[in-house]
Amino acid sequence: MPPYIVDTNNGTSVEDFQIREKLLAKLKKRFTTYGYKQIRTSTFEYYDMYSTVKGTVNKDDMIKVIDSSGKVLVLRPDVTIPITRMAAVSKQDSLRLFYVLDIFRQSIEQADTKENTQAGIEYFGENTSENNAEVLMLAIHTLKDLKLPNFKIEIGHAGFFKALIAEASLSQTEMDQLLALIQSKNIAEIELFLSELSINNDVKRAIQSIPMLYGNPTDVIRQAEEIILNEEMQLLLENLREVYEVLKNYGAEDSIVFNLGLINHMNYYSGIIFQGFADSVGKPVLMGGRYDNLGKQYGAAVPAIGFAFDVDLLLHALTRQEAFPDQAPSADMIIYYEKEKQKNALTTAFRLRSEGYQVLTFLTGTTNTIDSKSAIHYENNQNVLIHNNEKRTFTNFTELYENILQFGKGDM
Ligand SMILES: N[C@@H](Cc1c[nH]c[nH+]1)C(=O)O
Repeated sequence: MPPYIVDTNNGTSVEDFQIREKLLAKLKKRFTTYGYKQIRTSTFEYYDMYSTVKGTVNKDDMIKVIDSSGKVLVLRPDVTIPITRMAAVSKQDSLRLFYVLDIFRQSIEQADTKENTQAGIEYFGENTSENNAEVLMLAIHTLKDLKLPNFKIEIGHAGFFKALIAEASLSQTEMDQLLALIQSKNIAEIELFLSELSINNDVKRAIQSIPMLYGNPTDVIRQAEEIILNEEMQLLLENLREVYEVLKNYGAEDSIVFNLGLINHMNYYSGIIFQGFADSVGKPVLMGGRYDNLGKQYGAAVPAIGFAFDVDLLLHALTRQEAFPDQAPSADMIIYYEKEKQKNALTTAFRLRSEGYQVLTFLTGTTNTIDSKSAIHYENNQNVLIHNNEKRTFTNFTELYENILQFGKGDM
């Protein structure tokens, strides 16, 4: 029998879902503290939105669907693009938006991964070092919340490399080849590749040193100054230095490294770009950058910067490192009751649930494997509340609730 559900995601068990929800709650809470508001975009989008603009998702990677009128749609392959279109159409600036949405892409390298959840933010605002640093700080703050040991944000610049390459006047194919070599930091191959091109030696030397421009920001800036070939490169390096200065004022310098060989797969980026890495995951758990020109393709210049976490990778990192904290018991309270006390027990359950407690009820004697922080027993001759091995008897709901609140001052 053919499979009817294409389940490309691992981690679809009930337990995994609970961990995932907790992770998402943390991310959302942090995004909110920086002034972001949640939105969603449509799952189905017109193929034209992607096929007619430059610098979007690779056409072959999109998953296409035909609607009943024969129009070609795609399943949302990216969130930044539709949100930018919305911002461009509404001509709003200073917008801070966040999302938790699935994106659908299929590449040859990862044919069996089609569906991925992203938790991301987009900030429509001017290209200033303060704005850029604030967004980077949000990424760092969120990673700190998750207590992922040894995480790092690598910061680069989409324009720095372009400004350098512009000196070499390469064909598109040569450019793509070179980008791939730089991305894999394949120094010997880069040398070989460049030796076959007729370009000036200073340019060659500069391109060759790009993969080495990695590490402590101050050192990288110093080394990068030595290969500057034009004003544009000088200016962009200065921008990066300024962002670093603001990040230092946040006290975040330990979480960042500079990587001027950094290349992000989306080519709408126009300025600072970055990726987040955690121990034990080979791929970046977050990617982002500034994309000031994307809005123009939808009718309005809306400078913007943003990033997205790959939620599935984050979960993988958290479970691999057992870094996911507070795996709480499955319920706050369990009420066990004798049949004669069913009415008391069930009304108590109703009132406690109305107060927001997570409550389960069982007839006394029922086998139960679920943990809880406290237990309430409605026995024939008495009612007992048990919390951390401490017992309190009670006669009515008011008394019970007072005891719960007292215990609650401790840890409930
Ligand atoms: N949409 C980008 C991430 C991003 C959000 N904002 C800017 N960049 C991606 O899928 O990699």
